[in-house]
Amino acid sequence: MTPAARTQAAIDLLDAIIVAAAEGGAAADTLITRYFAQRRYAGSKDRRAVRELVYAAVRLLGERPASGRAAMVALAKTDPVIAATFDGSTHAPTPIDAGEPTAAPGIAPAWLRERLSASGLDDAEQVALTGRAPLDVRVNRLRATTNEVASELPGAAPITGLADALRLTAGTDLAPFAGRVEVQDAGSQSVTLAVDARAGQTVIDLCAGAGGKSLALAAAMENQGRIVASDVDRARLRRLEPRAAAAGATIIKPLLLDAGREVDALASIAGQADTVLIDAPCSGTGTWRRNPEARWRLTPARIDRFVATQRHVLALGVPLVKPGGALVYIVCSLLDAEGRDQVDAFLSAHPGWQAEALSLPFGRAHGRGFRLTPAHDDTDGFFVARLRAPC
Ligand SMILES: C[S@@+](CC[C@H](N)C(=O)[O-])C[C@H]1O[C@@H](n2cnc3c(N)ncnc32)[C@H](O)[C@@H]1O
Repeated sequence: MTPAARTQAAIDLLDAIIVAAAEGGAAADTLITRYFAQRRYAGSKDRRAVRELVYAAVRLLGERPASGRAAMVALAKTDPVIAATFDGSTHAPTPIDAGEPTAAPGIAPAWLRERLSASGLDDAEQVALTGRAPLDVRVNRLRATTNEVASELPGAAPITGLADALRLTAGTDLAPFAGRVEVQDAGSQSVTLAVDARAGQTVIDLCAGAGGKSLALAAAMENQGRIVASDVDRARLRRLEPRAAAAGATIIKPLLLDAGREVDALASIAGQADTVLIDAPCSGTGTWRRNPEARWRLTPARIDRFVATQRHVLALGVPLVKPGGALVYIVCSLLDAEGRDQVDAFLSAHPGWQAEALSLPFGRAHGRGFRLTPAHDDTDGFFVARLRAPC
């Protein structure tokens, strides 16, 4: 592909990403994979270059743009090399007209920026939300030591405070390390420490998804005890099983829940958990570095739905905790409605429960929990709280 054809391909892909973001369709990564599956002529360098163009445009624009072309014209205004590819040659975009519509660069839609500000994030904090994320891994101590893995990976750097974590060079091939390392942001590893999981305990990972945190808990528990990993999403939960097998994490028991009837499936483990982890579904405002297109999908109504679901899963967690046990609430959002305020509402509604002070390798106190941000911690953004049940 010529550089100009790559620009046109990025425009076509951005058109598809814009429609998907507006209509709740597939993620940008999925659309890019599908696009190239139908264009075998594109080599790996073409794919990488087009992907970089697409993500550079997505990162640049806070509001969902009107079209892929308006998005790429905005990017071209920041880079004369890209601007020169609008040359009207075969497979190229037509030349840029001085008066044509151009998307406006920004961090996020104005209404969302207001909510971020109201949640205590200043401009520098907001700018950092759309930066580039490092590649962090967690070494699975059931299979390897951090030193062993580091010795096989030139450029691997330890992460202060996280004994099992390494920060790697972007693009490091991790295929030879299956089962020994898991890609997991240092922030995600850090908030999982709030569970304080110990060998022999019963931990319920209520919103386990594909098990990123369940696997970390199994390693922390030295594969002794019991982890119930539940979720309402069959496809995600199914991905956990091969990962657990590769990791040697035999104490994880997947439990598929029926949305709306979760209580039935959870009844048999009521009152048994030393700790219930609720890594709740959220708007993901803390993960824009990895998923910048998420800004184009959010609406106030969507955030309201997340807040309602978070309240629902918190209520599901309460009867599972044994007297004196704990509930750990995590969201990868920095909006107070999903974090600080959610925990305040929980504590008001549940007399006898108390928030415990946390001391984690990353983050700082926020409300009755702890907050990690890209600007302060160079991790994804998270809110975490540890809530102690009455005895
Ligand atoms: C943030 S993700 C979990 C990520 C996962 N813990 C990890 O570390 O990889 C939130 C999960 O909550 C699940 N979920 C949504 N509603 C739920 C419900 N009512 N009960 C249990 N899980 C639910 C979603 O399917 C999703 O997998």
